[in-house]
This record gives sequence, structure tokens and C-alpha cells, in this order.
Amino acid sequence: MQNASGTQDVFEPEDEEDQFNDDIFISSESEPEIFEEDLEWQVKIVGEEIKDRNQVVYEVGWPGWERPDRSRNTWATPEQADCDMPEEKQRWDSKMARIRKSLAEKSLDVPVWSGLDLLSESDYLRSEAFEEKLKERKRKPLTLSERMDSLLAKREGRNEMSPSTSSGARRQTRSELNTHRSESVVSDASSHSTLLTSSSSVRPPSSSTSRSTRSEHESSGSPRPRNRGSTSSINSNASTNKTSLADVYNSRAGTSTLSRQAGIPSSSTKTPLASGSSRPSVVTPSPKGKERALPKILLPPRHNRTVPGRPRGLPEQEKMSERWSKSAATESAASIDFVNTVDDEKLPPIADDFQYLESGYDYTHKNISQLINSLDQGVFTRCECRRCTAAHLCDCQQSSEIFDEEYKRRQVFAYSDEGLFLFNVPGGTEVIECNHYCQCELDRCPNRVAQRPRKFPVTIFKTENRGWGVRSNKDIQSGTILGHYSGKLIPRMEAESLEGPDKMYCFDIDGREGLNEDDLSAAYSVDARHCGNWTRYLNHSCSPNVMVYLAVWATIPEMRMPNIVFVALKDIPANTEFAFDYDPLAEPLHSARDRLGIPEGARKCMCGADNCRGYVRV
Ligand SMILES: C[S@@+](CC[C@H](N)C(=O)[O-])C[C@H]1O[C@@H](n2cnc3c(N)ncnc32)[C@H](O)[C@@H]1O
Repeated sequence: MQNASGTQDVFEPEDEEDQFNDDIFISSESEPEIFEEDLEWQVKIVGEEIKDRNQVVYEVGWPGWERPDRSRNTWATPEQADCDMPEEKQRWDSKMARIRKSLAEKSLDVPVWSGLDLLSESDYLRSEAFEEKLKERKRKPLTLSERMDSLLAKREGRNEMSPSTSSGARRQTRSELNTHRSESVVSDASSHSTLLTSSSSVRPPSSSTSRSTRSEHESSGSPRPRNRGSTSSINSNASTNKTSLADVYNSRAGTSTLSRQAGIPSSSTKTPLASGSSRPSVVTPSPKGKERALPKILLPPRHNRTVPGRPRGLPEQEKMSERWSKSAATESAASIDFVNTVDDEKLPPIADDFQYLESGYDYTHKNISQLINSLDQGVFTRCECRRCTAAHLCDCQQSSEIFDEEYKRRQVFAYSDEGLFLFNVPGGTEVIECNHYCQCELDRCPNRVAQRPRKFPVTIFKTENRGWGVRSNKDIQSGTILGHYSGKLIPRMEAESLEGPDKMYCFDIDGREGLNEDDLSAAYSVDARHCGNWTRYLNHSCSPNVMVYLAVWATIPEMRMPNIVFVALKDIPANTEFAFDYDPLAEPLHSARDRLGIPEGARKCMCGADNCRGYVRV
């Protein structure tokens, strides 16, 4: 192990497991970090860690800079932070103090010690962690990190902590315990979404500064910092064992703290950055098993979360609405409600095991998970531009097939400055959006629009004659992205074999393969029978107000797995049903006589439009 003085410490392994621990914790000299000295850099403190002897180190984000492994953060001691980024340090410290104080005041389990000045106490939560860990140790054998601590303690000639530690020995063991960063730190999980919002400008650390802070931190005996995914209460909600691109990203991107902090509810489908704007998660200092769910503390009371003007329904509808809205909210999307003023059906018929998935795909189909798992991050185009406004200069969009009117091989933007779709995409052509690996940021990049969370609420309501449909109680502007058809990605061949009601919620992705029906081997469909979102209730209209286009960001175009995106084709007044044309290439039936002749595989269309074809292929 590299210690602060730069010498190599080697523990005498006592048994095989100690040998194993030593292997893990011997670290090599850090590579010097190279910064351009003359540039002004923006920095933001995005986290803090506690190292040996209760020393705090700050994790510092450098927007616009990253290492070859895509990690972006460095470490600064309080002294360095005071010198290099005093305002940022002050902002962070007071934010952390506020969080701690508010936690202490609100938690049912944490007694508020009257008279204790939390702001001047070095760390209320750290002392709490001590108590909890002490209890935990009585119950459980040592964890790997505790073993490490114990080795350190032994080497430094300190007493190892025992359950019967007296209060005299308590201070010492407390600082030891605090080296277990993942269990004793309050973190800023919202750092991703706010990375650039309040930064201070400083010069970059000199290469030597950053090298020394990093190796100093590494020498503290802690494993690599901020690997907190498993302790995040939001992440721990992961409810499925579906393979996710997020997992692929996270495992490959390796050190990206931001993506690992993303509050991804279902592990199945979301790109990490897309979900990064979800509610902040706070890492609890309590060991697992302690029923003190921090989101309960941090979320506003239930009644505050109710969207104003949201319709109230029957208890069954309320329950379902709550379940789906909660799931949508983890991706920062607005609520979903159910209403039936037509008959007695309380809810749309749905599979018992149905899982709500606001966006993306479930990639667990055996043929598909293999493909997804073998997807290397190196195959993604990643643009270097910060603003991505010049489509023909943005690497991501250069591969796009959307050209200007004269087809001068000059890419045009699919979206307006306001983030509205411009309807300049020929059918079947994919809009290639910037992706997780690009420099740009999800909520700012003008070429990352379909990935953003849905802002308007939707109501799933019973129609007179077309089953359930969808509308919103908000006016929707033409060009607004409404959502994606989410569900389980399945090979087209499999979708083709479905019949009757099983086929009803299957959506074929007809992108690049065009109309070549002969080669469906690399074509896919989205099966929303067992997982999906509100878009599964979008009905057909021969006079649609919604249109579908394809957009790629989570995979690469060659994989033929673009997202099916719904966009408002015109201004849609509040409470108007959303409907798209299921079969835009269908022959119109002109005469009343023709209307009686419904083609095979189609059914009578009930859209009620003046120009209704009379039938719809479903
Ligand atoms: C994807 S689902 C749409 C949601 C569906 N209404 C429900 O209640 O689940 C497609 C089905 O809705 C019905 N549908 C949609 N649009 C229709 C239309 N214009 N006329 C008649 N039936 C329609 C058909 O039964 C079709 O198979």
C-alpha cells in the first residue's frame, strides 16, 4: 500500500485471505494528471470522503475535462480547497451542514441531541455511524473493509476496536470507522444534474497538486472512493434482474461517479445520464438492515407531491396511478392517472406481472442481452463539442441521414432551439442524438431531446368505442416529444409468431431495414405486454395529432434498436385524445361502399375522423 510519505507498506499476510486483501489494496503510483496551465477551469465539489483520522477530502468535478477512462474527478484536502476554490468549499460545507441538520431533525430513528451544535460538531452523522456500526459488529463478522482497518490498526500499533470498547477508546475507533467511506458519508447525488449550475472559476491544479491529492487519498487505506451504488436507497429499489444498458455503461465506464449515482429504479433500461436528474439520493451512514430509508426523510410529504389539477379516481385507479407515477417519477417524468366516465371497468386489463417502464427497453431477451452485453463503449460516437448546435460539425450528427432541402450532404438539426421536433426527418430515418459518452449534458444539449423526461401529466381514460386511450390535461405544443414506446425488445421473427390479443401491444421497429420483409433476422419489435408505459394505450386515428419517429442514443444505429418516439404533430389542446396513424401507408377507402369492405387483418376503425379510412390494421 502506498502511504502518505510515498513509501511502500506491505503487510505480512497471516493467511490466504489476508494475502488476498493485500493484493487488493497495494496500489501503484498514480499517473500525473496533465492540465493546461493557462486555462481557467470551472470546478464543482461533488462529494466528500472521510479518510483516516477523520480527515475530510473533497471530490472535485472538472466539467469539460476527463481522463482516458472517462472519470472526471480529483480530490482536494480542505486546505487545498480553501486555497483553490474557497467559495465552492463554503457552498459545499454549508450544504452538507444543512443536510445533516435537517436529517437529524427529521429522522424518527435519530435522537436530536438538544444543546448539540451540529454545525461545529465535526460530523453528527459520523458519530451516529459509529454507534450503528458498533451494534452491527456485535452481530456480524468483520467486513472486508473492517478487516483492512484492523490490519491498519495492527500495523500502527493501535488497539483494534472491540464491541466492548469503552468510551475512552471511542474517539480513536471512531476515526478508524470513518475510513469506511461508503457507509459514513453524506453524498451529493444530485451532482450530475447541477454540475454546472453554481461553479466557481479557478485555475487548474498543477499536475503535481493533483497528483499529490490523489495519491494521498489513495494512501488512506480506503478502496477507491464513491462506490456507493449499493447503499443508495433509490438504487436499492432496483426491482428487476433485467439486463440494462445502464449496467453496461456503468460497468464499462468504470469510474464515472455521476453515472453510478444516478437513481435508476429499474435496472432495466435507462441510460445513466438520462436518469441522472432523478431525486437526489443520500447515502445513509447506517449499515444495511437499519430501517431508516432516507428518501422518506428527504421527499416532501405525500400531499405536496400531488400534481395540482390531477383527477381523483376510484381507489383501484388511485393505487395504479400512484404505482406508475412513482415509477415515472424516478425518471423525473410527470404523473399518470386513470379515469373512466364511460362504464364500470375500473382499469385497463393488464398482465399481473406488468412493470411500468417510463422509457427505454428491457433487453433481457436471450438473443438481445448477448448483443447488449457485448456492446463496447468504444463503438459509440462521442462528440467533443460542448454545444452541439452545428449539426454538420457535431460528430454524433455527422452520421445522420437528415440533410438540408437541397440534399447537399449537410446535416440539419432535428430539433428547434426550444427542443421541439422540426419534422424534417424522412420516414424510417433515425435521428442520432448525442449519448452518454459525449461531452455535452443531457438537459442542455440541443441534440438530446427525446431522452429528456416527460414534463406533462397523462391520463389513461376509457373511450366510447376504442378501449382505453390517452390524453393530457395540459395544452401540448406541436413538436413536443411525448414519450417512447417502451417494453421488452424481442426479435421480429418472434413478434411475427404472436397472434390475437398477444400482438396488440407489439410495436415493430421499422427503421433502416426499410420494407424488406424477407430479411427480418436482424429486425426487432417492442413487446409491451408485460412491461411498458402509457404509450401502449395510444389509439389509432386516420387524422392523427401524434406522429412516430425513430431516435438513437442508447445503442448504435447499426444495432437497429432505435427508440420509437412519439411527437405532437400539431398543437393539441388539453384533454384531447392523443392518437397516431397505425398504418400511414394504408390505401384510403373513398366511397361509402368501400368502407364496408374491411381488408383482411384489419378491423373497423372507430376514430371518427372525417377522412376515416373505415378500417385500421391492428
Ligand atoms: C395498442 S392498443 C391501444 C389501446 C387500447 N385501446 C386498449 O384499450 O388497450 C391497440 C388496440 O386498440 C384498439 N384501437 C385503437 N385504435 C382504434 C381505432 N381507431 N378503432 C378501433 N379500435 C382501435 C384496437 O383494439 C387495437 O387492437
